[in-house]
Amino acid sequence: MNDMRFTERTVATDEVKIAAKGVQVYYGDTHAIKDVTIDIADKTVTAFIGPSGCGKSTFLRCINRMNDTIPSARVEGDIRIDGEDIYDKRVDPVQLRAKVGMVFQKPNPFPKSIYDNVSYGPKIHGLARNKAELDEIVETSLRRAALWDEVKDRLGAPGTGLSGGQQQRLCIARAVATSPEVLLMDEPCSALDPIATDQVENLIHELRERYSVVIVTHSMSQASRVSQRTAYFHLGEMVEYGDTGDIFTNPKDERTENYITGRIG
Ligand SMILES: Nc1ncnc2c1ncn2[C@@H]1O[C@H](COP(=O)(O)OP(=O)(O)OP(=O)(O)O)[C@@H](O)[C@H]1O
Repeated sequence: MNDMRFTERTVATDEVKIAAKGVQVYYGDTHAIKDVTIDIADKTVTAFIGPSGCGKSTFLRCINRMNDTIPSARVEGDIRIDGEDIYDKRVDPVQLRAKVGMVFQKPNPFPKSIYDNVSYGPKIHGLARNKAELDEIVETSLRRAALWDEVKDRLGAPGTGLSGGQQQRLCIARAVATSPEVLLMDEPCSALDPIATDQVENLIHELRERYSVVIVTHSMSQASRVSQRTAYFHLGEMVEYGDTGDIFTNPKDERTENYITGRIG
């Protein structure tokens, strides 16, 4: 673990963006998330780590109600973003997902042009009054995703024709185009080569200035590089949560220690 470069130990802000209390998730009879309570800070990168199948992705998907799309999934408990109950009946999940963007493991651009990939969300959410405003959102989003310079001369080309790393940054541009406040990333670098991974990790650093970023990662070195706070999940429970440097150098729970020292995984 010598290569770990810890990011700043303190969080940038203590302002709570996402407050989850007593969250349980069931897939039929499988109890996948067991009574998880966590406050996630604004303008901070929070990493979810833990062995395969411990529930990291399931819990991440609770934050933008993506589990609603899985018929066997049942979510209980309370999750609030800026104090608002996101499971309230009046909340439209489509609107919620514009506010809480998501980037997946495998880059999944639409089979459309680069421009259309980014403009689709703002269009359906009515965020631009005219073409000039839409152009501006597309440019700003591509700039925020550190992709603008590479694609500005071929915005009409298919998004699927970009390299894997560029496609992932396009997906990040698509996620930021709807002016989200939270970005959820589910192993966003696992399909990328080391250079593209480095670019996306650098980007995550920048994204933190504007958003609350929550990232699921299998890579402990990645968690230590990109996050300020880390939550360790084990068999559906959130066992330990704190500043990333503390979790990696001074874990309090034996299960966390066993995982980070490679005894379980
Ligand atoms: N769609 C689903 N239907 C039924 N069970 C599921 C579904 N998705 C996940 N599970 C189960 O819920 C538990 C948690 O899975 P989840 O994918 O959240 O874990 P994870 O920690 O993200 O795993 P990994 O690191 O392998 O991606 C596992 O037991 C898994 O089999």
